[in-house]
This record gives sequence, structure tokens and C-alpha cells, in this order.
Amino acid sequence: MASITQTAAYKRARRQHLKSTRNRPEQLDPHWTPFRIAEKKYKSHFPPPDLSNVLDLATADTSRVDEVEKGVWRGRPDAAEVRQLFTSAGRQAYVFSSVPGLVLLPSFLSQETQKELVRWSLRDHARYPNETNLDTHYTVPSEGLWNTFRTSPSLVVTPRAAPSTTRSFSGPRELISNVPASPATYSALSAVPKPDPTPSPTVPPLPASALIPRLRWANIGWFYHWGTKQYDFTRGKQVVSETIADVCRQAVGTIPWNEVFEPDAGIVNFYQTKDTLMGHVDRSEVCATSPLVSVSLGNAAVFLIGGLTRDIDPVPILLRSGDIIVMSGPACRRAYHGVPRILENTLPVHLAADGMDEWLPYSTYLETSRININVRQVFPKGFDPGLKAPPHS
Ligand SMILES: O=C(O)CCC(=O)C(=O)O
Ligand SMILES: [Fe+2]
Repeated sequence: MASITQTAAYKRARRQHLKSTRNRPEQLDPHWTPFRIAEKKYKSHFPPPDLSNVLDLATADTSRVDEVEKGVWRGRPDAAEVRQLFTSAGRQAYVFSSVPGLVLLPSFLSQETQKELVRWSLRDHARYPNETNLDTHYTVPSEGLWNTFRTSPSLVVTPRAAPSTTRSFSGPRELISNVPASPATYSALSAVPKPDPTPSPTVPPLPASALIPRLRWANIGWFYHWGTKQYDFTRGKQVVSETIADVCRQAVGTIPWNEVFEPDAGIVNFYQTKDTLMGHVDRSEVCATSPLVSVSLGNAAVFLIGGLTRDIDPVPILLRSGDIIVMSGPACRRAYHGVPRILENTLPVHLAADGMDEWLPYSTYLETSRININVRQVFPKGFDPGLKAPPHS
């Protein structure tokens, strides 16, 4: 950890910490749940978190030495109780005694597939007709923000609402609690009105280049309604690209799952290194057991996963580029999980600039970013959602 403490960013964080805590005794709030305590610990920039309790299987993998050495952050291969599965495809897969249904597939994606999925996320997917967080507030050209940025970086993207000074733009994903979806609640939840979100009147016009770091998510498949935290099935479903559906089927093919798996919804999360994702449960899918496939690209992150309440102490896992986790079954699909920390300067060498013009913009973006592709199946096998012909598919 010695080199982190020498950096300007660390010194700045230390000054800030000392200033903000000058008259405050250092103590944990007795009301915090074990999940919250873990989030606080890994979120901290000063002091930087100790990762010795974080499972990091890459540190025991000789083919990942470069990747581990490049970043100063490392966890331990024996920090959690895991068991290796022998999969038919001969790939590595690990299960956790504390979270039944969680499978970690370290280094599942080849270096070339990781690059392909980065291009897909930014260039092909985060654009019309798929929705992104920016669409509520900005009139983003239909070729998408990334392609606009590539061809006209200084083109000014205009806000949707007339300016005012009274409301503010909430930026990151908002997390509110919601009724768990299930076959029993499906009709009632579908009937809840899902009004369009209101564009913020305070967002400034910005050149495409300045909006790029504000891209936070892009929807996959069925449209998700953030206001109610339920899917809005009346909007139909966008096609789930074979590029990602195929990766998900391959991942699910390596785990013990004998039922149908057809990915039809999800989200691409774009994180800057300062971003976090608060502990939450993904409970909007009508099927509470079918696999959720979560792909990590770019900088590494600390991922926490606990149990059905925040009172369960979560297991911290260091997810690196190319790792996949699969969450299935009732215990895991409804388990609290979150991302309290993106680990700066952990972009693996194979995603850094390689001298090719084509890759340069992606590598520059990735220097300070992590991308997570999170794919789910909404309906259980045989469930008839009673939907009329969707308008988009
Ligand atoms: O970024 C991650 O690894 C997890 C994302 C997640 O939990 C979600 O999108 O619901
Ligand atoms: Fe999630």
C-alpha cells in the first residue's frame, strides 16, 4: 500500500478527511447494519481500505500476474470459503458456502472478448432505441453519445427542459424500495401507472465530451421504470443483442442450471472511479430464481454480497475485468449486494492503449471507468405475462 500514500490524490483525500473530521470522534454508528459497515469500510478513500479480507482469486492465477502487479490493490485468494466446481467446459467456477446460488467465473472472458464487449457497450448499445440515464434530461442524438463524441466531441448536447434554478439533477441511480415482483403480484404491479420522468431544468448544455463521464446506465431488453422500480411492459422489449446473450448463455452453461435461461432484460452500468452502487436487491424480475449474469470490464471493483437482509455480513469479492458472476436461486437472487468501491489504476494492461487508433478512445475512457453488464430473465418458464404485441420487437 506504500505507493498509494505517496500519490497526490491520497494526500488530497487525507487533507479533506482531516478537515471534515476535525472535531468528530472516530466511531461507528451503533445503528449501522453489518452490510452498511462493510460499505463504509470499502468506500473510504482515507484511510484507503485494507483488502486483506477481500477474495481475489486472480492473485493465485499465474496467467494474471501482470494484471495484479499493475494495480497496487490486491485481496487474497483464501479470504472467503469457496469450493471449485468442475464444469463440463473445463473452466474454473467457484461457489460460496455463505451465499448459496452465487457462482464466480474468474477470467471467463478472453482479452479480445473483453474489448469487444467494451465497444459493444459504448458504441453499439448505449444509444437509441435503448434508453440511457441521459435521455431524460438531454436530447441525445440518435446515434448515441459515444458516436457523437467520436465524430463531434465539441457538439453541444442540449437539455430537454427550459432552464430554471429551483430543481437539481440527481445524476446517479436512485435506489428506492419496491414491492418484490412475483407471479402473484405481477398483475397489480403492471397496473401501477409509470409516468415519464421529468427532465431537470437545471442541467447545463454540455459538449458531448463533457457528458461522456455522466453516462451512468443503458437499458437492455424490457424497459425498466426507475420511478416505480418495476418494468414497464407496455413499452415492449428491445432486442437483446446476440453479442451479450451468447456470453450469458455460455456462462450459465458452465453452472448447475438445468432450466430454461433466455436473457430478456438488464442494464449496462458505467462507473467512474468515484462512483458506488449502494446495497440493494434486484427484485423487479417476476422470476426470483433464474440466473442473473454480471460481467465486469475495465477497472476492478469491490463487490459485496450478503443475504436476504442487511443484517447478514456480506462477503467482499474483488471483481476484475473479464470475471463473471452468476446469481441464481432464491437465496442469491434476492440477496443484498452492492459495489462500494471502484479501484483506481487497476485497468489491466490488455485494455490499455495498444498503439492502434481504433482502441485509443476506448482505452482513454477506461482509464477512469468500470463497465458492468448485468443481464436477467424476467419471466419464469411457462408464465404467460398476457402481453399484447409489443410495439418494438
Ligand atoms: O456493478 C456490479 O457489479 C453490480 C451491478 C448491480 O448489482 C446491478 O446493476 O443491479
Ligand atoms: Fe444488482
